[in-house]
Amino acid sequence: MRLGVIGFGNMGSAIAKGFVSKKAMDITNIGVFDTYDKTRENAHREGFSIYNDEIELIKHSDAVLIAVKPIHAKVLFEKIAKDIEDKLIVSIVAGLESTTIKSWIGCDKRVLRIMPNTPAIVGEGVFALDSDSNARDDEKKTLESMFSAIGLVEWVEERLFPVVTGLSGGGPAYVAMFIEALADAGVLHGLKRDVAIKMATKTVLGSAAQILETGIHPAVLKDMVCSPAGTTIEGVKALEDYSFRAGVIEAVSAATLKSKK
Ligand SMILES: NC(=O)C1=CN([C@@H]2O[C@H](COP(=O)(O)OP(=O)(O)OC[C@H]3O[C@@H](n4cnc5c(N)ncnc54)[C@H](O)[C@@H]3O)[C@@H](O)[C@H]2O)C=CC1
Ligand SMILES: O=C(O)[C@@H]1CCC=N1
Repeated sequence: MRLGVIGFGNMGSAIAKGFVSKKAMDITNIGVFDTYDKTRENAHREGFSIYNDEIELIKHSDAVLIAVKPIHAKVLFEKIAKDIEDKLIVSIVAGLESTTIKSWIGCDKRVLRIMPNTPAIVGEGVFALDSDSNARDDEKKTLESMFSAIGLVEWVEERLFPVVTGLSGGGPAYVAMFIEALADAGVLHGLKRDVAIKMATKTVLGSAAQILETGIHPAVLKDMVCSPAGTTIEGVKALEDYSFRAGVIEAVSAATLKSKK
């Protein structure tokens, strides 16, 4: 599959670079168009095929990944509508439903929504693929295999895309804040900043790997760490006092609501 990427910012480039580094795609099969000259130049330097407009890129693609901000989507879709022909549209635009996209480009067009996240760039992404999509079976199979090479793929009904956006789409931001806060606490008590960040990051990575690889419930890991009358249960109580879990649930809910709007 030749993939055209429109919008080579944080997320579009993370996916494309992830595909290349995990050998899910040959770089020669990925075309890029971005309105920002510097971004196109950088992509060219990295070895991607650059196009100077959307239409040329679409002509040379089998599927087109739309990775612009929601505010730029309508103008873009209306501009490319007549040139899409039988190409598959893959949209990662948050909060933008397939029916809306089709109202701009034509209801006969094939659209597959995907909600990705930034760890795609290191092959550790999470991707919700729309199980209600009218993409062809062979296209669904190809995309599933490509995205599986750079992370976890789950087929999810489109009605659940808002919560996926709030949970895994935005999740890296919450996790990054948690890591930063752990590191700040380390610095507060005397650790060097770089050591504190490394230890905090590896603690998150290691805990996640332990849960994934052993299959234990997160609550079991928490209980394993909390010795009776020990140190960790004091920290857990402090987190409960500060409504840590309620705060996280509120965060995902707020992002989910915004995605619905
Ligand atoms: N950043 C993230 O973690 C995630 C982002 N998304 C979605 O991905 C999309 C892109 O987000 P980011 O990469 O963060 O934004 P970004 O601002 O980093 O990248 C967007 C890129 O699109 C370019 N652009 C704008 N209008 C264009 C047009 N008409 N034609 C070609 N290029 C154009 C910009 O120059 C920019 O390089 C958004 O719709 C967002 O909802 C989804 C999941 C996660
Ligand atoms: O904040 C946003 O709107 C996008 C969607 C998910 C992550 N970033």
